[in-house]
Amino acid sequence: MTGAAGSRGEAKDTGSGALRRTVPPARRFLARRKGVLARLALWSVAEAGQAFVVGYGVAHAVDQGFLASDTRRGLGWLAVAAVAVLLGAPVMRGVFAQLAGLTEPLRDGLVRRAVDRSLAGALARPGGTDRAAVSRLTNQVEIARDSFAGLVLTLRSFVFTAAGALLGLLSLHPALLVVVLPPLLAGLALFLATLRPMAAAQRRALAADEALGDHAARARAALRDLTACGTGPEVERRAAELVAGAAASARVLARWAAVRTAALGVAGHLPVLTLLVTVPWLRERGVTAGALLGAFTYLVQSLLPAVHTLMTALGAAGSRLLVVVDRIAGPAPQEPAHPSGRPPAADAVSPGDHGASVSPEDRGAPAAAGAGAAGTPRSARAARPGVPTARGPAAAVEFRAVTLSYGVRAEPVLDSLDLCVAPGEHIAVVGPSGIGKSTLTRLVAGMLAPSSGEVRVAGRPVTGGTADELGALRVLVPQEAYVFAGTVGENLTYLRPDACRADVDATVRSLALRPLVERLGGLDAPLRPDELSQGERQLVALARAHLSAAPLLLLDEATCHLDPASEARAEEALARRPGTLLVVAHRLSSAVRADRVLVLDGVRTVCGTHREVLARSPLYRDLTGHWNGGSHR
Ligand SMILES: Nc1ncnc2c1ncn2[C@@H]1O[C@H](COP(=O)(O)OP(=O)(O)OP(=O)(O)O)[C@@H](O)[C@H]1O
Repeated sequence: MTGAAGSRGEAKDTGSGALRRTVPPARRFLARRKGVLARLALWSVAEAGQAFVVGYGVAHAVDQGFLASDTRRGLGWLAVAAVAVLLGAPVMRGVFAQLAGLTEPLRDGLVRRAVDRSLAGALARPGGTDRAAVSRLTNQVEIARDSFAGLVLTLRSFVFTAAGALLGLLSLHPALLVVVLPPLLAGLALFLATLRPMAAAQRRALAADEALGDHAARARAALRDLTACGTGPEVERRAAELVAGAAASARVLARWAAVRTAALGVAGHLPVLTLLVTVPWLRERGVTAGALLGAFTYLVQSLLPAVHTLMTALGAAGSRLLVVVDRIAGPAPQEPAHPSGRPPAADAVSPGDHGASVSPEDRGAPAAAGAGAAGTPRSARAARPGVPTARGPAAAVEFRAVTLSYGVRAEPVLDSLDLCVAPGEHIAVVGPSGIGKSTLTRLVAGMLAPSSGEVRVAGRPVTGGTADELGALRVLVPQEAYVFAGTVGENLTYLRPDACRADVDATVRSLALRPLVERLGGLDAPLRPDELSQGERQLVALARAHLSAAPLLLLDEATCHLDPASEARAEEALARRPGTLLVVAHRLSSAVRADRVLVLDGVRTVCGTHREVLARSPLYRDLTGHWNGGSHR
């Protein structure tokens, strides 16, 4: 549900696509069970006969018995009607006995299908998890089975009971059909018109439910990281959005249910009213009192309950069945989307969301430098050779009056910050502990939304971007480097799985990783994370970022475990890489290497070259003194 367009597309798909996909296998399923269907039809004919006899008996009891002063005959006809009612129980028993022959094979087939799909998904996405599989296997299969049983019961009952009752009305007097049929058909037409939108609403409600479950599962799995990265509020906000989305789908569903209730009123109760109102007209046409009573009996005893159960069952169970069966047996569902378009915060803490391939056009960054209150860049290195650069003056990173508070009454960590980082620029962020450096990088990465103002990356607002969109724009390398149990090569190419060997070799060379790769047994050797030092893990994470296609790299103290020489080599390699580099500096040398230094100092933020900020920022002078024992280089 990514916005209105997505919803519309899905609704459309539900209306026709799901039906198109579901009908042929449903036909095949039923064609293989002709015996069960024939037995079910026989029991249903008995049900129709029963419906016919009840009204017929009442009408004749009145006309030929009580009104003709022949009480015995009247009682005889009533006894016939009573026997017909009593026979309803064994008839229903016979129907239920046949029903299992349809519902149980359906359940088995759906379970098989759900398991096959989950296994296929697991093979196609090793390491990925299909959290909706459990829901499909248990809850949704049971929903499908129950809905199917209800549907067969009521559809069949409606068709045969209505046939019996309408035949009965016709046999009593054709004028009765003239009175009863129009409201009945109008109500049924209104009801049929609600089927498609109701199915779409049902599908959206299911998707919202799955997205909420998926988010909860992801958040639970990432609790430690969420706490470490402080993205709990984002996760909460996302959960609130998903809950709101689920509530909105439920409200839409409820609205359609109201329309359906109106249809039930028209089809179910209007015929009784029209029959009452038209009694004089019917009498003029020779409809007897007994026939009128018989007609009421048909309406109240057979037709109205059948219409009622049909609408309830076909409405709820029918659309539910269509949606659930299509979900299990139709095309594989896409990753749950996000109603607001905001990325799941639980993903945001994982390094996995940073890397996505990006087209060369997107990687190309215009060379024009932006300007902002925090200063104009001194120099911006050339953008990637061969990549178009004349795409307008979009800054690589732009803060427009950005304020960020972690709580409603909390002091803002960043207050009306303006900043403009030019494409290709290398910028260092410095400041005392707790001043907001990580907060700033999380804002740029789109993992935090500003309390006010706007953050743009490559000219696009990052707040509300999807994980894929953000992954194509930037890579954030946090202090705690992630490596995983795959091969060394897989760890390096994680953010760009299609990287060719030459690119990987170039990255290995740039970051002087060859000795480490050889010690680990080469690119194809398995990497065991616990055998790497923290510094080595950081080197792997930095190489991964180097290889990625994203035009903006954000290093949040990502070199803190490296020795100064390795740090210098890594930073220089990343700075040489086409694109923009923003580094939360861990050492003075890191700041000196950058084109510009952003000194975060509460409200007195200063930005400029190393020499400029040395002259303008007492805090920076203090920091350099502290870092370098009084010398600033
Ligand atoms: N999730 C959060 N909820 C509430 N307050 C937070 C959260 N994350 C950070 N803060 C507060 O915001 C301020 C800035 O934190 P931030 O981590 O951005 O600082 P920093 O400059 O990166 O610090 P350090 O250099 O120690 O990593 C701190 O006062 C911190 O306590």
